[in-house]
Amino acid sequence: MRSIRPQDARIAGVEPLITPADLRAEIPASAAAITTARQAREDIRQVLSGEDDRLVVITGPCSAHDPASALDYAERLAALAADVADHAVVVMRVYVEKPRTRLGWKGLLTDPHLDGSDDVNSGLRLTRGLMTQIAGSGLPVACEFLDPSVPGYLADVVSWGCVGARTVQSQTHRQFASGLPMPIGFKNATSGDVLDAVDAIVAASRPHTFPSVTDDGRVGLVTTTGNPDGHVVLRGGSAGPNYGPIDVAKSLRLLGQAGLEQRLVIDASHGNSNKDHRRQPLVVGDLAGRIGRGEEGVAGVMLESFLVEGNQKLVLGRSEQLAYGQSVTDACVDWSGTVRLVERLAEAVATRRAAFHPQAALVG
Ligand SMILES: O=C[C@H](O)[C@H](O)COP(=O)(O)O
Ligand SMILES: C=C(OP(=O)(O)O)C(=O)O
Repeated sequence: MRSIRPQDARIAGVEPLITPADLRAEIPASAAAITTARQAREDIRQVLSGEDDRLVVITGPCSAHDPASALDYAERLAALAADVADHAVVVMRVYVEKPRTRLGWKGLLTDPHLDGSDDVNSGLRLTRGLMTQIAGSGLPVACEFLDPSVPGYLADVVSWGCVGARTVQSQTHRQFASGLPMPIGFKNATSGDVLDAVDAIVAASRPHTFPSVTDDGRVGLVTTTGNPDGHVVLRGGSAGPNYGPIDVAKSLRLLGQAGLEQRLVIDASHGNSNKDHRRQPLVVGDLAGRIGRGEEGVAGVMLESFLVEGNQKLVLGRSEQLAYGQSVTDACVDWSGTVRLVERLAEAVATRRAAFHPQAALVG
């Protein structure tokens, strides 16, 4: 019998993984994709700093489980984004890594065949193909970065990144965020604690040195310069929603006390809608009214949206039974609802501009 090394007692197997450099060579980003990613990062930065009075709107499925429906959504969203471009910087959620509360399908990148086979090499190819195509069409891409070795495969085409509620306290995530080239939203913790996100922004804004995987798939000691574009994403939590004016003011105060820009993004889904997609329009309606009346501090809004409303249960290995364009993770608003919500947010910016910056409203 082959002897097992003591450190491998619970390792069932190790397979080769494509390197970031090889994946980029295999699926290169077009010049258009790189330009889209860069331009949108800059637009988002300017909205976050208040130099640009538009709203960032991050919308798309809870998880992109099927490239065809994600591309269908992207094509519709690109047209909507162009319609509202004077008032909103629209970015598509192309979420391929799903953090689970306990267990569940972990996203297209990990399990692209939706059958539990966890063919990560194919997942990376599918994901990069999808993201390069969407960014190449002119629509900026957003995603959550979950596994610390993944950003190297995708970061060149991503305009907005997120560290989620389940990892916001993680030093590992704060460290890699400090070296990413795009603005990073840090969600409040699932408990509702916003200080965790503020701590993460401060930590990620500084340089760090840490072991990591290099572009050619080796290990290396990476030193970052710090990411100055971290910001809070309020997503509600176990204590309830936190999109209301009192919670927002409290969070802005925390940011001010830490010497940070007092502007943030609000996620209309998750704990802010108690994971009930039918509540997202209520959240957006409330925010739009407040933005139109000149409430300060809200720089962006996130929606969970897909082609068909609600969600459906994924049975691993039975993906042929899935309805087209409906979420297999959290419930989403449907496409027509999405159009209404994005337009409502754009109108709120127009109302605010007309009331508080009438000269800009004439130009816009
Ligand atoms: O956004 C998606 C989910 O809320 C997150 O991945 C957690 O999902 P779960 O609680 O169903 O595991
Ligand atoms: C997992 C997500 O969010 P959160 O970290 O807020 O639960 C998400 O946005 O897909």
